[in-house]
Amino acid sequence: MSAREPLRVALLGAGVVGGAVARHLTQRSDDMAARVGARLEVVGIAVRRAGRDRSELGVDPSLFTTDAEELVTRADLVVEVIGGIEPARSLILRAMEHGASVVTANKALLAEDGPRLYAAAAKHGVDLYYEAAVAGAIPLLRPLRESLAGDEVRKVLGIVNGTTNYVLDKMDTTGAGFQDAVEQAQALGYAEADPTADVEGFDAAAKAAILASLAFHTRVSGSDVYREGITEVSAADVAAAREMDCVVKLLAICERTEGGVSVRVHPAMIPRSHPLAGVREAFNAVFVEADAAGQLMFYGRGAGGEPTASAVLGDLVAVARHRVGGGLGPGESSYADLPILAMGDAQTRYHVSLDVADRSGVLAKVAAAFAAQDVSIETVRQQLVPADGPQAAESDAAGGHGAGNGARANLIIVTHTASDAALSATVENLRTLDVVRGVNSVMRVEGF
Ligand SMILES: NC(=O)c1ccc[n+]([C@@H]2O[C@H](COP(=O)([O-])OP(=O)(O)OC[C@H]3O[C@@H](n4cnc5c(N)ncnc54)[C@H](O)[C@@H]3O)[C@@H](O)[C@H]2O)c1
Ligand SMILES: N[C@@H](CCO)C(=O)O
Ligand code: NA
Repeated sequence: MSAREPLRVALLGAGVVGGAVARHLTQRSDDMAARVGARLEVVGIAVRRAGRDRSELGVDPSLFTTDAEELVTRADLVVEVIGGIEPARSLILRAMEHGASVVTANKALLAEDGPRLYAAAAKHGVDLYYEAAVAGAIPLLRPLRESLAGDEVRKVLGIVNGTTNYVLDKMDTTGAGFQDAVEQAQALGYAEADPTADVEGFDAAAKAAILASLAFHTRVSGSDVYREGITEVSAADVAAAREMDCVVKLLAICERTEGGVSVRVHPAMIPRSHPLAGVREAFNAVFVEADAAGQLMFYGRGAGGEPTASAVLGDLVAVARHRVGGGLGPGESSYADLPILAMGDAQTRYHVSLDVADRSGVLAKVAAAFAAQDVSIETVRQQLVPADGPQAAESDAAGGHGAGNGARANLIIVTHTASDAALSATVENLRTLDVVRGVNSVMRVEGF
């Protein structure tokens, strides 16, 4: 054990993540002291409600306080695991003003106001670490901020939200309903306090913004990210993917192209043979492609109290070591200042399933709609639909028009890569064709 003065640690929040952090800090304090070179003394744990029984955490009950504002003024190191924008932001800024280094898991705040936090950290000469904010336990931000700082990152592609991966996995493998699967993810501690942030893609978009900022040395905020969640993914989409030997995953895709930086989050079909297709339950996986390094893959638990606590504690040890040995970790790097491209400029591929009349000339009209936008078709597959088949009923209900009640077919088209603008214009045109009774599903295709 070190003879150095203990470092005072304030913990803000004792929920899923904060509870696990508190337990580890208490139970493993000797190891932490040996690794840091000073004891980490928890001087307070800010909670919203006093008086609740928290005996399962095994910490001294007198440490709990509802006065977080006061607590952050008497700490060397502050761990913020409250979540949300306020009061987390004000507390972090106040902590820095009082000279504390900060560890946070708060991707929502970093994606909304990261530059302000970085500026405050630089002004007050303190650290700001947030490995837990993206992909939970997986060491990903430190590799981007430090290990790859000498390389040129071209692409970051992955599954960064555990809740939605859990839901899509259950829908694919057990046929579970959407709501049931969300509730299971909540019970397991993966989901955000409001799971809308997960299922609507806001959580993944915030993480994509953080990843793109670090990868491309450019400020990218959550609102710069094109975002679609999984609430519109239907059983028909999952089934269509299965027929293609694909699975549906919510992907975060950050790319550096000649024109700038493209950052998007949306569901996509990927082949079952792709390594991301094997990412099950709440696991996360991220590919990074860099000029000199080539392809790197990061895989592990992206959510849950214990895995997230691992990343928080790793950061806490790092910033504590800086206090003992001097120096600071990396600050913001946004010198490249690349333009952020619109979604229409993104290069992607589509899988389109159409309900069409089964008569001569249909294929030619459909193909012409693709050609009009200069979108090249890779494959076309036709399946006859029985006149009273369930899909017939579905697309009639969806307002299919003009093609009458004659013989019908499903036309499944997969395109080559084109701009997202050309692809969505093509789908809009298809909807107006008299030979098209309805559009069953449209989904982007990645990873071939
Ligand atoms: N759960 C995960 O898997 C996970 C993974 C990575 C990152 N995160 C992030 O970690 C943070 C915490 O997530 P969580 O899952 O532990 O959430 P949680 O809802 O379980 O815990 C948050 C706690 O903060 C408390 N709180 C709220 N306002 C407070 C205030 N003003 N003062 C004191 N306490 C207050 C709440 O009562 C709650 O107990 C969030 O930023 C989240 O995005 C969570
Ligand atoms: N709600 C998030 C927690 C991890 O950041 C998820 O499901 O991935
Ligand atoms: Na991480």
